Amino acid sequence: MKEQNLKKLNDSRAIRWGALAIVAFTMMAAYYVNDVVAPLKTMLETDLKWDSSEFGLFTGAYSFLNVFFLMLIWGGLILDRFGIRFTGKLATILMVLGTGLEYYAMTGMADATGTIWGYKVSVFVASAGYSVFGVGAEVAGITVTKMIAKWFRGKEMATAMGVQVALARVGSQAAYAVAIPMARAYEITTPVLVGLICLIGGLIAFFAFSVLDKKLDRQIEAEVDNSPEEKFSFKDVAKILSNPGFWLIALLCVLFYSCVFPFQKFASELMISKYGIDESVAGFFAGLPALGALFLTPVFGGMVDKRGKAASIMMLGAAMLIAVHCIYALPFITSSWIAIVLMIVLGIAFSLVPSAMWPSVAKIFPAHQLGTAYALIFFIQNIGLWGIPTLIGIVLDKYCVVGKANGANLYDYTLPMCIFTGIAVLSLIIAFALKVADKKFGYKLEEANIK
Ligand SMILES: N[C@@H](Cc1c[nH]cn1)C(=O)NCC(=O)O
Repeated sequence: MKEQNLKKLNDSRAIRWGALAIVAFTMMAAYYVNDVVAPLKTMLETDLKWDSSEFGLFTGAYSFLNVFFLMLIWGGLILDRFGIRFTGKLATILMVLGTGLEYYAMTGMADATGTIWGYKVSVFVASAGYSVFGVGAEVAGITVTKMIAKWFRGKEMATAMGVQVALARVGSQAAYAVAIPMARAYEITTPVLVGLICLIGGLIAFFAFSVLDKKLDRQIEAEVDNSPEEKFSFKDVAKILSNPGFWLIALLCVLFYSCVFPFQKFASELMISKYGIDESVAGFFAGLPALGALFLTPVFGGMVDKRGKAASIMMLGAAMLIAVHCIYALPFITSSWIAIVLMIVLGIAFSLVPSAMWPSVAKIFPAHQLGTAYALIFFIQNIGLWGIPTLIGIVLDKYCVVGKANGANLYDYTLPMCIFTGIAVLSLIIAFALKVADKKFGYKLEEANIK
């Protein structure tokens, strides 16, 4: 009895938010590294001779091991079996090793002449490194969600999750904004080197967090990671897979995110080639959705909490995506202002859908199935994050080359943007089906969380 009255580490507001700041730094570094190569697409073509298919292969490699070797599923199991500290350190080490390999391939192997399975050695090894990084980044993502649940349960849990995602978006926006200017000022690989250094900082930060977490475990004695809540279990997998709500959310997640993250990877080049935006700021505009989401996700999250309408909001976000991609596809609209406004609208959609989607998962599934449900949804999402950039890269090389300038191909982005529009249409259909299912199965997605 006396033990329970003792103040625990996470009872101190300063310490629990300090702990969050430490792991959020690690995730910020992860999001930076995830996005930092994308704005360099044209430079990769001129300096390292990577064509669009190779860029697509590299971009999709983030998800390759997660999809084909089920790494997200194993990551979920390891997280439940060995806990936050072990899994977080392992995930961060994988991110550092993967990024180190990627950096080495882009610098040390840039001039290598051989091929592996038909791909340039530098492309293949950099993709392998990015794939290892992707395993670490995705597993770190689910680990941090679980960390927040442990440290903030019964406290400001939703706010903490929102703040962590917002800080991660700072990493993304920084990557888009600095990549080209930094690569021009130093070397093409300098932005990756900076990411590697930040990740090493993130690894040290996670070790520091582990000291706090161990202390908290000693205080609460019962190991939170062993509680039946949040456990990954194969029995739950069957139950989740038989829930129509799971398939609708997972499909919406893969379709929606396939129109945002892979699109952003090609967006810097689109801004430069179609809209004539200066190279030094094209990355900044391509990263605008991340910047918008930084401010808007907590605002929309609050709205969903107070007013509900999550299913309708997901439909609205999907409809906005269709409009954005459709206008980008129109060959006769080439105004840079329109391109920038569309990026801002995309940022609003990018804030609307996640702020309605992630709390909806918590409404559809009971607490003890949540960890498993999130891991499965991320697994399905990764299929799109692998397949769509790979497809767009091949389409660009095969059907969209319209000329050459300064050693790089010039592309007509009409067809890729039509593909993104088609995926966005599918996402609206699924969002509508989710709204229908909500009425039929009583998920209460349209109801407010705070009554
Ligand atoms: N599973 C992640 C995928 C991702 C892509 N870039 C960074 N992470 C995810 O969906 N995260 C949620 C988000 O909105 O960032």
